[in-house]
Amino acid sequence: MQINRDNAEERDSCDPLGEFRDEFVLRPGLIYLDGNSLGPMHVSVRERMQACIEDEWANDLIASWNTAGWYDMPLRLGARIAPLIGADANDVVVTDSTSINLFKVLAAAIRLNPGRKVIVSERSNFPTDLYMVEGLSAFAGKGHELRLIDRPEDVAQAIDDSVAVVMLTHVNYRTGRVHDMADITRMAHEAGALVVWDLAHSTGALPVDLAGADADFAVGCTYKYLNGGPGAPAFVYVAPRLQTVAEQPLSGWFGHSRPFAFDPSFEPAKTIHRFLTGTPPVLSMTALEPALAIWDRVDIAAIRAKSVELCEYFIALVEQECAGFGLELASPRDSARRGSQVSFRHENAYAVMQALISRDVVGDFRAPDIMRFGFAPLYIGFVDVFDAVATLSDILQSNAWRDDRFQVRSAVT
Ligand SMILES: Cc1ncc(COP(=O)(O)O)c(C=O)c1O
Ligand SMILES: Nc1c(O)cccc1C(=O)C[C@H](N)C(=O)O
Repeated sequence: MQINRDNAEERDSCDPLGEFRDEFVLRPGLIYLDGNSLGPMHVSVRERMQACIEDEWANDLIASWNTAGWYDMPLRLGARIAPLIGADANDVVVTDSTSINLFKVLAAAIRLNPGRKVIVSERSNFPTDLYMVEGLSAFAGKGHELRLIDRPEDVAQAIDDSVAVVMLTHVNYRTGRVHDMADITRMAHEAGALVVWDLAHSTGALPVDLAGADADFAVGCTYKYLNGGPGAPAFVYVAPRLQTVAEQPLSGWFGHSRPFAFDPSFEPAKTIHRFLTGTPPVLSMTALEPALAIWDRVDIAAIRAKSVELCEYFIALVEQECAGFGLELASPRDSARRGSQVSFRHENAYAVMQALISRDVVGDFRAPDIMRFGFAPLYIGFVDVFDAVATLSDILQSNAWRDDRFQVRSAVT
């Protein structure tokens, strides 16, 4: 491949997604390769938040639940996410955090499969997913156990007739490796198990087809590729065939069939609403809504096509420009098996990443030795990739990362 900056400029100039970059607040000079952890702010958020605070909250107060559409937000925002994950508008709600939604769907799934005690997952899954299973199993007190696979390709052999639930993260948070959703869901169903997909690193990064795969449950974040803001609420999907039978234990009044009947006993809604719990975080949802609106104008297939190109370009450049400095590709080389991130292992990954961040190339570090770079096609271009690798190469060649200030560990890495 011909690798030079002119070539990168040319690719940016004919990028069909190039127009979206100016819709995000990114200070000049910053190369932000961490949108897989926290996406940047959409330009319309400030004004929208201001209007919500001044008009809807300060002025209209309680009336805004009806007049400003606050009450409908969980379903309205869910409907915006639905096309990105292959779901119908009525099958997704925005609510709570991913961890809490996992608890709800896992609890519902084990109740639907009462004779079975095994929950299959991956040791390298994002820890909160495994912790939620541990917490739920201890709370349920029925002897549920986690069966963890060590290699992603071992899912099939872990599924047998003792398995109640297969819970996997579609795109691995460390390596970016993608599971075959349709294939695994089919295998699990054939064995009588239910499937929970965590779409934290998939939604807005690559096309997902939950209905096509006949998935049972899914959860995901909105603060990563959906750019909803820090702590933005998560989403939950429940297959329509399960919405009247799946019972989740966090039976708050927003999940009631008639919340404003103030009935003393709980009667779950017969719709996706039963996966709601309490009052939605209106301010966070207000910031999320304009960030979701952008997806009306974006084709997820175009996002995927550019994401693959950006990642391939990054890998090729790093391997050419940084050879001999101990970097090892930790992500699948095959683009079909990789999400929208590229991870490299390095003995001094933390310090090298800190040095990069100090030069405005922002990725992140995942212990013990992973440097993680996310490529969000809405606002990252080919010149960004070129410049990021030039900076990385300079840091490695000059040993700049050895500076004492890059060795100090912060709480969030
Ligand atoms: C796969 C995965 N699941 C869940 C989470 C987080 O869940 P929560 O928003 O509840 O902290 C993350 C990232 O933080 C993640 O990468
Ligand atoms: N959710 C996060 C947070 O509250 C602080 C810092 C980072 C995060 C993340 O999203 C981490 C992310 N899920 C990961 O893949 O590592």
